[in-house]
Amino acid sequence: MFLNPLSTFSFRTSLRVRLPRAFSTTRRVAKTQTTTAGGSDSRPFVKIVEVGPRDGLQNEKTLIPAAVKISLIDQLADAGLSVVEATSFVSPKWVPQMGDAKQVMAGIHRSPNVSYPVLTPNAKGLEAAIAAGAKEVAIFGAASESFSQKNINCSIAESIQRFEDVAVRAQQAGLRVRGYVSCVVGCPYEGKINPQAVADVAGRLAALGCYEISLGDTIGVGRPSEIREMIATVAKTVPVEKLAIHCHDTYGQALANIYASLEAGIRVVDSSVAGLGGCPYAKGATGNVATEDVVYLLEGLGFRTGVDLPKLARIGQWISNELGRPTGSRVGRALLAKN
Ligand SMILES: CC(C)(COP(=O)([O-])OP(=O)([O-])OC[C@H]1O[C@@H](n2cnc3c(N)ncnc32)[C@H](O)[C@@H]1OP(=O)([O-])[O-])[C@@H](O)C(=O)NCCC(=O)NCCSC(=O)C[C@@](C)(O)CC(=O)[O-]
Repeated sequence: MFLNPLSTFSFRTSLRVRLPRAFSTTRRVAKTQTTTAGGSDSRPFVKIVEVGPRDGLQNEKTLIPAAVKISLIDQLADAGLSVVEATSFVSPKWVPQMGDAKQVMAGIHRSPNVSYPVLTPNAKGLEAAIAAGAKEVAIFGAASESFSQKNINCSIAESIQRFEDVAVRAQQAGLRVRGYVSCVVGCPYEGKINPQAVADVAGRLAALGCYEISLGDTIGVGRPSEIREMIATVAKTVPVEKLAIHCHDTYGQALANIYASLEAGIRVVDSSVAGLGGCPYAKGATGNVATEDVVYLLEGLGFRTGVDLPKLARIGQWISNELGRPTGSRVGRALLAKN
C-alpha cells in the first residue's frame, strides 16, 4: 500500500503550526523536562548525551593519546554538555583504542553538574569502572543475535544474564545504569530488525533498573517511518520518558530520524561532536550524528539544550585537526566559515 508521507497527522501538524508550540504541547514529557534547571528559560529541555569521546573515538585505528581524550572531555563539559560519555571498560584486545580508560578517568576534571558514564560489558569492566571512580555505567545489548555475538561475544540471552550481574552490583554500589540497544532498525549481518525484538531487549534492560534506554541505529539505515514504528512498539513496553535515540548518519537520515523521535515524545538525543565515530563491529557505519547539527536543529525548534554552539563548533574543529581530517559537522563547518 502506498502511503503519502505528508498525509500523516504529525507531519501536517508540524507544517501548519509553529514548531515550538507543536513540540511544547507534546504530552507530559516536555512538561516534566521543562522544569529541568534552566533559570528563567522556560523552553522545553532536550538532554544531549555526548558520546564523542567513546563512540566517536573507539574505532580510530591510530591510538590517540589519553591527554587528547581528557582535553576533549573537559572541553565538552565546559561547552555546556551535561552528559559526556567518557570511555569504556572493555577488553583492550577487542577495542584497543579504549585501553587507556583508567588513565582517562583519572585525568578528567569532573564538574559536579556533568555526568561521565562509561561502558561496562561485564563484571570485570564494572569493577575497573568503580575503581576508576565512575558514577554511572552503561550496559550495551543488541536486538540482533549476530551483532550481539560479534560485539560482545555472546547471545542476547547470555548478555542479559551478564548485564543482570553488572546492573545489580552497580546499583548496590550506588551507580546509575544506562542501557543501550544496538541495531534497532537494521543489522549489518541480519538486515531488517523486527521492532518487537527491540522492545523485548529494551524491556529486559529496563527491568534490570536502567534509568534510560538508548535506541541505537548502529548502521544508520533507518528512515523516519521505520524509527516511528520502532519507537511506537518499544514505548508499549518502556515508557517514552525513559527512551533516548542514538543515530548514526551513514545514509544521511540522522536529523530526520531525530525529528521523528522528537515527534514521538523522545527528549534525550545521543550525538558526537564533529560527527566522530563508527562501530568496530559494523563495517561501513559512519559516525554518529554531529552534536553541532543536533544543537542547531533543537534550538531552531524551540528547545533548550544548554550547549554553547559556537564553542562546540570550535571543539569539533580542534578534535578534527587532532585526527587529521575535516569536521563531519555541516553546522560546524558553516559557523567556522562565517567567523
Ligand atoms: C565483552 C567482551 C569482554 C567479551 O569478550 P570475551 O573474549 O568473550 O571475554 P572473556 O571473558 O573470555 O575474556 C577474554 C579476555 O578479555 C579480558 N577481559 C574481559 N572483559 C574485560 C573487560 N571488561 N576489561 C578488560 N579486559 C577484559 C579477559 O581478562 C581476558 O583476558 P586474557 O585472559 O585473554 O588476557 C568483549 O567482547 C569486549 O570487550 N567487547 C567490547 C565491544 C565494544 O566495546 N564494542 C563497541 C561498543 S558498543 C557500540 O559502539 C554500540 C553503541 C553502544 O554505541 C550503540 C549503537 O551505536 O548501536
